[in-house]
Amino acid sequence: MAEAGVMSQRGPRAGAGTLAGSGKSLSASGLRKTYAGVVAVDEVSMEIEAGEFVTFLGSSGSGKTTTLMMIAGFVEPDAGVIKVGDRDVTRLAPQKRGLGFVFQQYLLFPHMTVAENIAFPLQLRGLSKAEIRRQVGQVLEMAGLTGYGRRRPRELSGGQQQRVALCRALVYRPPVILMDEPLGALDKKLRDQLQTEIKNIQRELGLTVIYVTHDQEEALVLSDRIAVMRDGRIDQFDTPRELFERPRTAFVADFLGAANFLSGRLEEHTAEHTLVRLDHGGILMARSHSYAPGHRVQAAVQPGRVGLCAPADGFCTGTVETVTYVGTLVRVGVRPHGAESLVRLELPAGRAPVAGEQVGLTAEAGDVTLFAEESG
Ligand SMILES: Nc1ncnc2c1ncn2[C@@H]1O[C@H](COP(=O)(O)OP(=O)(O)OP(=O)(O)O)[C@@H](O)[C@H]1O
Repeated sequence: MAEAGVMSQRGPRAGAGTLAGSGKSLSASGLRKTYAGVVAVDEVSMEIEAGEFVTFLGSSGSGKTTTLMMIAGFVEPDAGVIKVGDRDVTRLAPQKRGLGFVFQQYLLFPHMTVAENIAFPLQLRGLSKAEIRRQVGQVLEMAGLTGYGRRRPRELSGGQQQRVALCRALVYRPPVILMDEPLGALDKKLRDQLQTEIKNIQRELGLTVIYVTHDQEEALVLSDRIAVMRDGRIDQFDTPRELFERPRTAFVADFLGAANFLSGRLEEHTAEHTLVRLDHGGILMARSHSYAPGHRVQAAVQPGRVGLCAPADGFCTGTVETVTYVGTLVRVGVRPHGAESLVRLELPAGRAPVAGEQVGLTAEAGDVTLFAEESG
């Protein structure tokens, strides 16, 4: 049976109403963990609302998994407090926190059928056989797996196994579900499809989800808010839009959208914006900032926010060096005259210039964020 769109093509899900709104808030304050004197997580604090989808995003070793494992109860923090709703769970064993988990490895029991795997957490809780059958049927239907209950995990595709793992986490209605790179082992097409399905289930049931990934695109698709982590700390915890439009550090600007950074010196402030004299020539208008005139700055602007214009009309003039078609988009690299590195643009394919062309570059002041040169 083809997996594509199994859940999205369906009508309202049976029994979704009985599970709806099961999410609870979660808070962490001052979380810290060191391993043999090396700080893995430091000063991590956050308030997550009931029904929110929050992602920890960061590169390898930034402390995402350690933070999630402290919330789960598998790693003991050196300091800090974790609350689920109003309840302090910091010193509780994992199984007493009532949280659900979905990890990259499916961790299904190979000798049990799909239905038995999903029933397992309910059996631990002592539900009657009839009630277990009913609830297992309900989540199987929700995950588009009706008819698969008697199979064993090895008779399923990777995507189906990951759905079973999701069912097993959902079935006992945990107030918060923790997911650590659950789609990391799947190919891109399946990952995209399951992202949509996870998001749909989360929204429909009002679940609180904390999700770990190093893939910024996945984080942007799924999350209400993203905590961008670096060196064990949260650089910024905000909505995807705020992270894009108001990155607080150069690291966030770069991590989210591979920003262009142009160095220069702050020239002057006006009431609404700030003028920057770029090192390679030209004046760029940025949103207003408090740095003093003369201050060295890096101006960050996302590739999708740089436009083309006639050579003399932009904040600088340059030569088109690279033009790469990516579906309906074209990625263009322009080398400003006198500059060492390229400015990257993303344009609709119909507006592609040709290599060698002389162009001007434009950007709205509101899309240009300044950082003091030493930051990031
Ligand atoms: N059990 C452990 N013993 C010693 N050091 C550890 C242990 N677990 C994690 N660390 C260290 O703590 C830091 C944070 O690791 P963590 O696994 O939380 O990062 P991460 O952001 O989840 O990375 P990845 O994406 O690679 O999983 C790393 O420097 C790591 O080497």
